[in-house]
Amino acid sequence: MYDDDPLSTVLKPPRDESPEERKIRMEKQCEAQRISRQIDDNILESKKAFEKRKKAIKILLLGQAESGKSTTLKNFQLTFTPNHFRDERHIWKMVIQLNLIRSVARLLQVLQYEWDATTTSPPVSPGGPQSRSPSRSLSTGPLTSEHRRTRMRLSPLIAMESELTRKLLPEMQTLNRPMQEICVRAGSGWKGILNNVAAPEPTTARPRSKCGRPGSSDGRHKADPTAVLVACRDDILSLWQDSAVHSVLHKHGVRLEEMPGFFLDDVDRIATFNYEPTDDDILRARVRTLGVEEHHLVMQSGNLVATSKFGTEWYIYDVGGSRGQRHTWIPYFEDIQAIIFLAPMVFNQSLEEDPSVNRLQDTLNLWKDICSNPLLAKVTLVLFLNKIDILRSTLASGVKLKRYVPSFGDAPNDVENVTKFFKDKFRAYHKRHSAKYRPLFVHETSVIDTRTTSAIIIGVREGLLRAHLKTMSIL
Ligand SMILES: Nc1nc2c(ncn2[C@@H]2O[C@H](COP(=O)(O)OP(=O)(O)OP(=O)(O)O)[C@@H](O)[C@H]2O)c(=O)[nH]1
Ligand SMILES: [Mg+2]
Repeated sequence: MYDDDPLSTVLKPPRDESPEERKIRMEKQCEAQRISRQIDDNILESKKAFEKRKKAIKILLLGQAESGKSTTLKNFQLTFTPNHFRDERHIWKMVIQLNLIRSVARLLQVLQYEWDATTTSPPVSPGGPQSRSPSRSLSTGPLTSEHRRTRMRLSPLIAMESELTRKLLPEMQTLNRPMQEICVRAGSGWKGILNNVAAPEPTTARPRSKCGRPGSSDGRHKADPTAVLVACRDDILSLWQDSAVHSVLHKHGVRLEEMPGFFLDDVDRIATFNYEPTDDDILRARVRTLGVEEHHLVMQSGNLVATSKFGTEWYIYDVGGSRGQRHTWIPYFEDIQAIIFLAPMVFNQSLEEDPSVNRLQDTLNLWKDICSNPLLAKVTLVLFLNKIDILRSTLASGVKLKRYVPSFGDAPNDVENVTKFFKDKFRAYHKRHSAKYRPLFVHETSVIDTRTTSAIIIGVREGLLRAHLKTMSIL
C-alpha cells in the first residue's frame, strides 16, 4: 500500500522495528499531530481575530500637544464604556494628586525667583554676624518670612512628588526637563503601575489606623501621597489664597490656572483622605502622551449597534502630539477609517517645544499636511474646534485676534465671528488640499465638558458607523 506514495514511504515503519522502537515512533507521531492541530487552531484564531479587527472601526486622534486628544479618548470611554472608565478612577486620583503637587512646586519656584530677584544682603559689620537668624538677607518684595516658613513646610511634599514620579514614571527622567508634566510612554504599562500604588492594600493584611500616614498601617501603599497632601492642605490653601503670592505670580507672568492639570482651586476637596475624583476631575487630569496608545473599546450601548452586529468593536489610537512625536503617527495612516483632528482655538500662545511658532499656525500647517496626505485620501475627517471655553475667556479678557491674525481684519472680536472665521479657514484648507471631494464634519467643542461632548461624540460615532457599514456594503 505504501509503494506509490513518497510520503507513505517516508512514514513506513522500519522492517525490523522492535516493540520499544514502535512505541517511541507512535509517541512522536502523536506529538507531531498535536503540534499540527495546535498550529491549525492558532491560524484559525488569528484569522478570526483578523476578521474581527477588519470589521472593527479604527480611529486616529490627531493634533498638536495639549490639543485635547487624550481628553477626547476619555470622553469616548466615559460615554461608551462607562464601567471601564469608572474602574480606573483610583488611577486618575493619583494623577490628579501629582498634578496638584506639580502646581504647588511651580508656585514655589516662582516665589524663589522673587526671592532671588529682591533679596539683598545687609552690610557686614566689622564685629562679624549680628544676627542669629540662619539667613542674613533682607527681602524687599511683598513676601514675608512667613512665606519662607510655608515653603519649608511644603518641601517634603515636593520631595515626595519627585521621588514618586522618578519611581513610578521613569519615562519622565529620560526627558530630563525641569518642572515637566507627568508623561507616559505608550505600552509602558503605566496604568498598571499606578494601579498597584493607588489600590488600597487588603485591610486584613494591614489593620487600618485612625490617622493615615505614609507607609503606616492605614491600608495605603507607602508611595501613596494622600497623607502628605492632607498634612500640607492648610499651607497650600494659605499660599493660594494669599494676595501677595498672586501679585508675585502676576509680576512673573505666570498664570497657573491656564496650565493643564490645574487643581489648585480644588485643594479643599482633593487634599482629603476620602477624596474620589469626579468624572470632570478625570477629564481635567493631565498626562502627556508619548508614542501611540491603542485603546480597544467594546461599545456597551448605541442605536445602530442594536440593529447590526458590526461596529461594536472600536480601536482608538491616541498619539503624542508634540513635534518630536509626530513621526510615530505614520504607520497608523494605512488602516484607519477616520481621523478626529483636534484644533485648539488658542491663538495667542506659542508651542512649548518651539516658542517661535504660534500654536494656531502649527495647527493649520498640520491640518494641511493631513488633508493632503495621499495615504489618508479615503479617510473620513472629523474636525473638533476645541477649547472653545478658552477662546471665550481669551476674547472676554480683551485679547484681539487681529493682533495675531491680521487677515481677521476689523470684524467684531466675539466668539461667534472668530469661530466662523476659523471654521471657514479650516474648511478652505480641507477643500484645497484634499485630492478629491470628501465630506468634513466640524464640531465646536470643549472636551472637558462631558455633557456637551458626549452628545457630540454619539453623533460622530453614528456618522462613522454609517460610513463604515456603507463601505462594507451592509447599509
Ligand atoms: N479648558 C479646556 N481644557 C481642555 C480642553 N481640552 C483639553 N483640555 C485640557 O488640556 C490639557 C491637555 O489635554 P490632553 O487631552 O492631555 O492633550 P493631548 O492632545 O492628549 O496632548 P499630548 O498627549 O501632549 O499630545 C488637559 O489638562 C485637558 O484637561 C478644553 O476644551 N478646554
Ligand atoms: Mg495625550
